[in-house]
Amino acid sequence: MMATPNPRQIALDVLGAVRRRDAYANLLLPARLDAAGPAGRDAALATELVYGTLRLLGTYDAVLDRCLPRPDRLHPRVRDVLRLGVHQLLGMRVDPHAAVYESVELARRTGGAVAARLVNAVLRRIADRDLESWLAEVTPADDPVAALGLRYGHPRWIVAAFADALRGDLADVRALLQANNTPAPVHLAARPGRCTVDELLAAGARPGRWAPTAAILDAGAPGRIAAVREGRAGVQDEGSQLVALAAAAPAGAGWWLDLCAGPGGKTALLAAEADRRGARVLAVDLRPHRARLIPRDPRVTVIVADGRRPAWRSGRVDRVLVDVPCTGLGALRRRPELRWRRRPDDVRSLQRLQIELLTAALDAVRPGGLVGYATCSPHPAETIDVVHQVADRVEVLDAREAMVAHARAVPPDLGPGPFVQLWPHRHETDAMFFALLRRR
Ligand SMILES: C[S@@+](CC[C@H](N)C(=O)[O-])C[C@H]1O[C@@H](n2cnc3c(N)ncnc32)[C@H](O)[C@@H]1O
Repeated sequence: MMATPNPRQIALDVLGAVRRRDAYANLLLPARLDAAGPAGRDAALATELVYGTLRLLGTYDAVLDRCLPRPDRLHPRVRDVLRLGVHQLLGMRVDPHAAVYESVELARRTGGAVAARLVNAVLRRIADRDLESWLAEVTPADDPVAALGLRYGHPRWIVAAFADALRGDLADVRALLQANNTPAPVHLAARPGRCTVDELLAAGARPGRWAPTAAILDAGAPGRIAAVREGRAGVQDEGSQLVALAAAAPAGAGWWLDLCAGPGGKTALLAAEADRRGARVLAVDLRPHRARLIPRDPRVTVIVADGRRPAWRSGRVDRVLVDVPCTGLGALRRRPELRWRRRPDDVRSLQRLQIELLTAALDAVRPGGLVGYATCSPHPAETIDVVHQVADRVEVLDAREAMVAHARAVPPDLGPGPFVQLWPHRHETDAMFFALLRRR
């Protein structure tokens, strides 16, 4: 008889892969669960262990470092066992005896008797107090930004960037961090002319809130829906759908350029709008494997190219969408480990690339034509600071008008303009930023 897969062992393996080879938990865990076969409560336990531990990783490490004699000497795999144990003790309602016992057994299989003894001693010490008491111990005095980060499991520099974007309103930041820790349902986009939202509703989804193309799938794999399997609908956050639709409005016929197009979620919506207006789309991506994922469409020409070295004549296209590579800090709901993987240095190097790509987009568009600049990060260095770099070349339009023109319902609290910043805690979308610029 095959042994029943142990959810704690699966969680430990996934944490190890995330740490060692930068695996994405949201891709690896479902694959492991499918392959290993636990279902129901065991699958739910493995999922909570992985996502819950990854979200609060920095906080759990701070607690562990208080309890370890030599934190720097700890084997990384044993640290993972301890992190899972701390999450069961401080973040879940697992009986402390069971949490310690199961962790010690995991440690024994991972690192032998020495590891088991260490895990036993450390977790017993941690089990003596609750999360509030440990937070009080590890939180620096007079640093409300760090305190929010420790309570909701975000690095301090990221909380500071969110606070900047939210004008220093820490109650708002708290709501955002909580939303980032709330699992997001799968959002689907019905590709106009190929699928309707009604077809997705009939397959078990519910309507999206804002985009006329959106449906939300609360349970089950999207691949079980025929329209998704056939490429007539795609998995795409509703905020991304709003951005793609806003980038197409109001555009004329001629060529539209999608400068960072792979894997093509926005291209597919642009193509449908282009079809209505007799326009064509040139979809560009630097990476061949990303370009290959762009859905085939008679209106779309796909090329692999560096958007900064144009393969097209400058000043000719009617419209450009530049959905730049970014830190992804707007999608932390869907990628719990990303907050610990990103570094402040990433922001600086990505900002350089973002400015170059936005400049190339402006070179490509005809005078008077429009460029939509989008990022899935609300970090001001990747949003308004980038747009300010090209301020002398553009007239900044009110992006809220373009977004509202295509929305099924008008999203509230789009901010003072002229840019749009969507937020998980306000709109239940990823934190997409969108600016609409007219080349002078
Ligand atoms: C945020 S993703 C785009 C997502 C896409 N618009 C969608 O909706 O599916 C950014 C893309 O930019 C591409 N990229 C990075 N550097 C680039 C460059 N110099 N030129 C063109 N594409 C680039 C990446 O390969 C990545 O696919």
